[in-house]
Amino acid sequence: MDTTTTAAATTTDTLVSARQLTKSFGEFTAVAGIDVEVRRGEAFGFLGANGAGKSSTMRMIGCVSDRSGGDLSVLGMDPRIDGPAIRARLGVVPQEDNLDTELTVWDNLLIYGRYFDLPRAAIRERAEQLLEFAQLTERRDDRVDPLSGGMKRRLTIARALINRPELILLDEPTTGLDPQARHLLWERLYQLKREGATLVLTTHYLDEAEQLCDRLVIMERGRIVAAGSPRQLIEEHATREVVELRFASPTARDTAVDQLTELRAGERVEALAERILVYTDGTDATLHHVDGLADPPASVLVRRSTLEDVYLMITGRTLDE
Ligand SMILES: Nc1ncnc2c1ncn2[C@@H]1O[C@H](COP(=O)(O)OP(=O)(O)OP(=O)(O)O)[C@@H](O)[C@H]1O
Repeated sequence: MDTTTTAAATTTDTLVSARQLTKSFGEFTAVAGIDVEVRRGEAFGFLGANGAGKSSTMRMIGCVSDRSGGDLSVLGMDPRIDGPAIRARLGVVPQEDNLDTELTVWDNLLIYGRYFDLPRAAIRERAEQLLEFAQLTERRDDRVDPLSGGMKRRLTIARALINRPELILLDEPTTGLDPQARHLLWERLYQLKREGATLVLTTHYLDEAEQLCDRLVIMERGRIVAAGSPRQLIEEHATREVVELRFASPTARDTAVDQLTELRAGERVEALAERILVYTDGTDATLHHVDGLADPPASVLVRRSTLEDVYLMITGRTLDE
């Protein structure tokens, strides 16, 4: 099924362009002059902790919040001047589902379609397709209220596609869902990608960013602190592999941190609450040092670096801290 046919082509392949984009609330600067460019057909992510400024940025791109400074162009237009025209071509999935829970699944789709001034027959045809896309055909006549969190989320996404948007904005699409529901939702987002949709999403899940995003920026306190594809970020900021060690006691862990640092057992030794990470480009040599520890670890795991490591390297924190 084609869920993403565009309503109208824009003249450029840059769908979002921000230069020194800023958002202030009184004295407080939530977005502190960021530069981003989203290209047609890619999945672009804003990754960061709560309060990093991701939603504020999304709201400016979605034309529901005016910028305080800088330049912003969405679908080749300025949100300040052409907000309604841009919004008509966007699909917006807000952080909180805002479905009409008293209505049925089907009516939620139909009523939303009417906001876009689409002919009724076209809305019905589109709604049928989207029910299937959201795997909710069998729940079509059920009220939304008792649906699971994952189903509500899929319906919110389906609804956002009713106008065949050129650009889909998803603010934390899987927050609060259980692992199975998250995976099902990722499947739906992959499908949109395969069909050529342009996605902009925010997330504080590193695995989500790594799985879904072609390119992403890491935000910290309103600024972009790193940008690139997941692979580029890992190559640039982390080592090839990581040796993860767990210890029976905090004392054993602390002693090991000192010893491994002293021995230069890797490029970097990072002590977390319940594990040690040794970043290394020479795993064999690192493991040799681990073997020589006075108090051996309870477990040793060698793995490839991930975005979690990049985040830790850059910010000095894990995202769940
Ligand atoms: N309307 C507002 N008035 C005042 N401060 C705000 C407002 N909206 C957001 N902020 C502040 O701006 C900062 C960035 O918020 P924002 O929602 O953009 O972050 P976020 O990265 O999306 O985090 P979250 O995942 O919590 O939404 C936060 O410190 C927040 O308290």
